Amino acid sequence: MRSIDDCVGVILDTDGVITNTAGLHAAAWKHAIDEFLLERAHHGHGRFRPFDMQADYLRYVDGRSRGDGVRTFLASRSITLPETAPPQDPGAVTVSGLGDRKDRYFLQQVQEYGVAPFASTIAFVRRLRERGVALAAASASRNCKTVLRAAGVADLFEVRVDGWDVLRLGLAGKPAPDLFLEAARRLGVPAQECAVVEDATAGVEAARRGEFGLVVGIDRGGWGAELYRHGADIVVTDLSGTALAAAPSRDVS
Ligand SMILES: O=P(O)(O)OC[C@H]1O[C@@H](O)[C@H](O)[C@@H](O)[C@@H]1O
Repeated sequence: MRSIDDCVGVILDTDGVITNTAGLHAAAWKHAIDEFLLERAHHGHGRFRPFDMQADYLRYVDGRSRGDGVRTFLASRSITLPETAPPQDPGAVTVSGLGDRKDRYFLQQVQEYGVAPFASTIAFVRRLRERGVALAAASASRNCKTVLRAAGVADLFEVRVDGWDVLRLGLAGKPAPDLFLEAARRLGVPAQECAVVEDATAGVEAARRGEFGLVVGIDRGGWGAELYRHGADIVVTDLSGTALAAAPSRDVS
């Protein structure tokens, strides 16, 4: 399938594709992780090297579930933490504790700044709806429903698969294709007849591994080459008609 016009279903990632929330996630990660790294440095565990909101976020955290984000980032710094606090040390910093801390900061920001949908994505979704294309919102985030509602766009998608489904159904996180395959299953459309739209390398890779008909990467900050490298068929800066019409496909890039 070479074009979005040939798709029977379209599955859109949420943060960074439907809503302008990737930056809020990145800021919350930085807040929580830098606090932790500073505490470690104060206790003599190496020097403080802050979380980089661009490089660290895109490489280790973007698109992954909360726990996988914590673990992947910590592994990049050769740090291991217990998953949960051992009985003899109830105050220990843990993977789940760090994730919870980040979540509190994220929700504070959502409350403070609100959530904006990308106008070009919403126009794109409305065009597809008029054509009868089946639409799903997919996200590794447990806050997906809250975010879609806060942006006022929850009703545009007949299916939502999110971080709660990942936990409930025991799905493997991105870059495994499970989340998107579950979305296609709920839409009742074979993966080969669906497009996936993603801004994260882990998400693009997940769609490629799931053998989806078309993998569209959204590059909002200069990481287009990485999206192609992880398997995007086309990369666009947004979902406006002009960007899609002008997008070079992987074969010609
Ligand atoms: O912690 P949550 O809200 O369940 O989200 C998990 C992940 O969801 C993804 O959509 C974001 O790209 C990540 O930054 C985030 O960490």
